[in-house]
Order: sequence, then C-alpha cells, then structure tokens
Amino acid sequence: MQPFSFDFSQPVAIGADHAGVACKEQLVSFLEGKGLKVKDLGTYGSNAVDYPDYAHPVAKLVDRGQASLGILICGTGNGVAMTANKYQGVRAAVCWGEELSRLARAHNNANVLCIPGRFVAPEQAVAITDIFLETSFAGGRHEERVRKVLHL
Ligand SMILES: O=C(CO)[C@H](O)[C@H](O)[C@H](O)COP(=O)(O)O
Repeated sequence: MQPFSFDFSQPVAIGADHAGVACKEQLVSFLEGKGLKVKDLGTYGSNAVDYPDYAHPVAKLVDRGQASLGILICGTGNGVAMTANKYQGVRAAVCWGEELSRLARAHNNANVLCIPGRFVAPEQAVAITDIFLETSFAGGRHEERVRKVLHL
C-alpha cells in the first residue's frame, strides 16, 4: 500500500539549477518557517550548472525513503522531472499552478514537485508548494492507475 501523505519526520529534499536558485531560496525559507527539516542540495549561486547534477541527488533521497518528498526547480521544470522520473520510487510532476499541484498529489500521488522557475514567480512557487505539502493522495480509482505506472 503506498503512503497517502508525507512522512515529515524525514527532511524535504530540494535542489535547483541556476534558473531555479532564486525560487529555491524562497522555498527553503518558507519550508523552514513551517517547521520542516530541509536538505538543500544546491545549487547555491548564479553560475550556470547542469540540472541533472541536482535532480539525481534529490530523487535518490526520495527513492530510498530518506526524504519525505522532493522539490526541484529548473527553467522549465522538464529537465529535472525527466531526470527524477528515472527512479522507480519517484513520481515527479511539473506544476506551474495551484490546481495542478493539488491534482498531482490527489490523483498521481506525486512525491517530487518540479517547478518551472523561469515561468513562475517565487510567491507563486510558495503557493504551489504549500498545496503540494498539504494535499493527500485520494486513492480509490487512482490507486490502481498509479500502481500501473510502474509496470513496464
Ligand atoms: O529548463 C531547463 C530544461 O529543462 C533547464 O532546467 C535549464 O534551466 C535550462 O536549460 C538552462 O538554460 P540556460 O540557457 O543554460 O540558462
């Protein structure tokens, strides 16, 4: 049985490339303000970097159950989502609005939130993240569908 909500005894793992670093800083403050443990895996500056170098470490922690969930930010959200979804235990979803974020949790039981940092303002990223944290998987008809995602 897959968990329906996050185990916040584990840290939230977060990572970004140079296109998402400003957004990441805002999200780290927001998460810590909520009293959550945060594992910030970089990047930490504006120098250009390669998004897989940040997406892999975040996805690995989620896959191994060493993070409650993951948050990844790059320019479009697509590169980090493609990378994170290579891991069997990861369900990464690109969300650029609050309703997408709610549905990624309720219908897909997403455990990695991918935000397009060049298309979403930091305040909007906070709202998207808050909904992702607070929404539980709805189960029911969605449970078998999510299970089938793993069938190659
Ligand atoms: O948006 C992206 C593709 O998924 C990446 O995250 C990068 O942010 C983007 O490719 C970076 O582009 P840049 O022109 O090298 O700054």
